[in-house]
Amino acid sequence: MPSVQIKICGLTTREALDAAIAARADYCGFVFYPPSPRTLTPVAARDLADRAGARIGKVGLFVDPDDALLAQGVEAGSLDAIQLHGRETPARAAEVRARFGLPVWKAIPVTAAADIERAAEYREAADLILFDARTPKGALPGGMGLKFDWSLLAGYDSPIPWGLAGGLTPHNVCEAIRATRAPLVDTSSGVESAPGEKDIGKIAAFCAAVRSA
Ligand SMILES: O=C(O)c1ccccc1NCC(=O)[C@H](O)[C@H](O)COP(=O)(O)O
Repeated sequence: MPSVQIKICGLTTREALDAAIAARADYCGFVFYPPSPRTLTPVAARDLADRAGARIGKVGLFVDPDDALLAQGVEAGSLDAIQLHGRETPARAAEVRARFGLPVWKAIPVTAAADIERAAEYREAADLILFDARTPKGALPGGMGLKFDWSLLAGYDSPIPWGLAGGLTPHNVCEAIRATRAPLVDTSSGVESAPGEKDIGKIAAFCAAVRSA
């Protein structure tokens, strides 16, 4: 089985970025969503992106963004991919991909099997589907540490690359990979000591756990 790719989302400090790179994570996530405790200013994003260089893929996370916010994030974060984590339609995802010339990752909130089937609507519009737990109304649409029923993805045959997110931690990520055969795993609050505060030891432990799976 090819190695599982790793994304550490919601990095806000140089220390956390260095830890993700040292642990050989494939991607880091920069959040451009002001209500989030992990949101970055353009200045902070540029600092992290300059430090990262090409040592890790840089994915910008947006929630129903307009083109101006996307342009600002793409430039400041030197992004390699755009993650859409809101209610963006397939048409909007395709438009973003065409306008910015970057791969688009579309997050799909999951509570039931029908949500997994809905991902096929994005097969022409997105480059990767990220299945994440659906969060309660009024809460952030991600980064809440919530899991969904991984058995919904057992035997899943995706038309395009995909990944698993939602409540993954150093302790449960092996079980999640075994249950879903996910080719990519994404974590944020599972490697934090408090909302928005990444824990360097947990980042290393998460990456080690994925490699042992
Ligand atoms: O991290 C945030 O604050 C956030 C805000 C709005 C939309 C998405 C957000 N995060 C998404 C992620 O970090 C991950 O892709 C995913 O949801 C996993 O989060 P977690 O359950 O905390 O591991």
